[in-house]
Amino acid sequence: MRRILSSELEAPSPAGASSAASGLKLPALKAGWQSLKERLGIARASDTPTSHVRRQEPQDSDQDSDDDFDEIKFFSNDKRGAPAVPSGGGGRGKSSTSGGGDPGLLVLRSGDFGAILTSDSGQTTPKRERFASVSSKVLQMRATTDSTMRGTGYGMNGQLLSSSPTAVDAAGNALSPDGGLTASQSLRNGLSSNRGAWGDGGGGGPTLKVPSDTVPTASRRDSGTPGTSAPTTPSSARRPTSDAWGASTSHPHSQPHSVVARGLSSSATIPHAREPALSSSGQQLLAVSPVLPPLMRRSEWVMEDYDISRLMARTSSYVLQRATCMHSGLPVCLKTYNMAAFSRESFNMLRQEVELQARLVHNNLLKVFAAFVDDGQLAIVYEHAPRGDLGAVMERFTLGTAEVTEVVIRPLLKALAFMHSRGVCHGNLKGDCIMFMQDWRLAITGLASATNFAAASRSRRHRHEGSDSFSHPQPHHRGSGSVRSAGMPLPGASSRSSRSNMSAAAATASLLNTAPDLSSYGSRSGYGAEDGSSSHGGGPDIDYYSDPDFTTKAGADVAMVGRLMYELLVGSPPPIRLVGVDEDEDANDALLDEGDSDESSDGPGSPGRPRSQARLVSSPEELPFPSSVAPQARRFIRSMLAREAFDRPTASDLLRDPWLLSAAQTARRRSSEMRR
Ligand SMILES: Nc1ncnc2c1ncn2[C@@H]1O[C@H](COP(=O)(O)OP(=O)(O)OP(=O)(O)O)[C@@H](O)[C@H]1O
Repeated sequence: MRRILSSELEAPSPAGASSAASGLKLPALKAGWQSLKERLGIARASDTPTSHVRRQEPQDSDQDSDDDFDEIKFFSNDKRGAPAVPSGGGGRGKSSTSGGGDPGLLVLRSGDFGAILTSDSGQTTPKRERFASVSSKVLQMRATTDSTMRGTGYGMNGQLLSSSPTAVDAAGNALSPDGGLTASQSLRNGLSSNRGAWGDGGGGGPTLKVPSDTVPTASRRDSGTPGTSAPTTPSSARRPTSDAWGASTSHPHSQPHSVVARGLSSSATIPHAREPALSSSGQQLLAVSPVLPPLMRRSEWVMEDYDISRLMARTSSYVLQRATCMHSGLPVCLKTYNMAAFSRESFNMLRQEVELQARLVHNNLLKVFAAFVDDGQLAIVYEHAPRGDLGAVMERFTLGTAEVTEVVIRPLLKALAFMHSRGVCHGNLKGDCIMFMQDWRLAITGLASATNFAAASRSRRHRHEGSDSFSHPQPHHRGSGSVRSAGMPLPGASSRSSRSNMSAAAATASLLNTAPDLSSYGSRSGYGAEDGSSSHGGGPDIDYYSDPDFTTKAGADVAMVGRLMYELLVGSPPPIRLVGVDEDEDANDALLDEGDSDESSDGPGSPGRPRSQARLVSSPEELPFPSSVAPQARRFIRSMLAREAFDRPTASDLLRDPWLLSAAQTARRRSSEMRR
């Protein structure tokens, strides 16, 4: 894996030492971490910084300016790239009231710092906060195109939300102190119907909270003030702005929430799948999420719509950048590939991967908002995960059993149960595929190695019906763009060398015009989730487990969860070789053999020893655990690490495990006790 060039989290500061005792290595993140612990019911009263205390402080410090989603913030609180003083000068004072004498109006500009907090007296207090790269263009665009937005904010999906009257937004409108909404408010604003699109409704995350990085409640000037002129971006010149935000249902790619299917989207929501030809302007929408935030909806998708703020990773085939969607102001991750470097085969596989990830909609799966081609580049727009991946979190926090089960394992199992119910196996569940959102919602990604048995199942049904379209499963390709649809024929490949001799435009046109019609194995029959007929989370009523290949791969996913849980609680990987999981079994054996020859007498696979020194155990019953791991947790882990995939419980079984259920109940009870 390529390490991120710029970590998504801040570097530890010297002050971190004082927090070590509470398991926190980074005091700047303490607020967010404490919020999480409070939710889990494991925070001590003494180390829980309550939001009302913070709001009473007229000035903030570095510590409390960080990611506390109990506060209203306008945008990502990422300060790493932030200058000490906002560009243009002004610092805290810059984001101050203005706007024609309206004392409640705060005008923000790109690079501004500030967030509006309200003390109990109702006075607004600018906080030091960076407004990432939201440019004034975005803010102005909103002001111009939605004059009805007063009194509203934006929810997780860019949904317009009302607010409770304990804080004010930039225009002086009331917001709740924690950015959250009451149930009635969210219902009024359609949030509940939107949640219906989260597949099985799983996750159960705090969806009524509005994470700070997805709250672009940008300030607006009143219509008619100098700052309200229409945006002057090149793309805006091509698109009508008058109805860009308001009349979304009439938009070509907008869908009323009521028609958004649970789980996989309807193929009807992906009109591009039947539009293989490149548009005259060289753009094409390849995939769009059925839960695309309304503010992101538009008919043209171009690179110019993204304000790039940071390079996150660069490989020989793609560049990953953090960016801001200029339409919505929402932070995203943009992965761009050079189309000229694609073979037809790799392009088609990447396209399948993107289609799959866009259609698999679940609270614990990272959203692919859209994928499009523009100017010889294929761009995939991902939901941005501000807390980075599990590795980054582990580097900074010590996770106890409650955090491991509630923050990592349960959401992971929910995501897997959902995917498996749709016939999709992840295939590469590792720490760098496990991302965390601002509110600690887990979201898995990395479907490049996924296998889609739904497509195979459909092919088989066709074959039984007399179709000759079935072909045997193809070899499993790893790496980006290698999603395999089991039993689905791969399109013919063209050589990379011939591709590289073509111009980008010609290559793009060629690839798009010869791509398979993906709608033919889309959700209706292939994924089968849209009818909601399944007893499991609205998924298809297909017994994928009758396919031994599926059982093996789903079992491998479960084993990866077991391995991860062991590693999180014990500190080293379990010294056991897992059938169907360890890719390079010879290499793995060699590694473990090395450990076997270790003369140390610590006993087999002593916990805490590096894997290269661990002795291989032959059965999960022999796995060593430190005394800190409860017997029930050991049993739970061992069940996932059964040697044979067929002996492992399914993700759904594990979610019903009495120990996991009681752990959740305990967390909930403690959490509510603490909040009282
Ligand atoms: N949507 C995102 N939000 C925040 N960080 C991300 C996001 N996507 C990726 N990252 C970070 O960037 C790193 C590199 O991303 P990349 O997609 O190249 O990861 P990878 O897991 O190595 O890729 P691959 O899918 O090829 O295995 C990730 O490990 C993760 O920390």
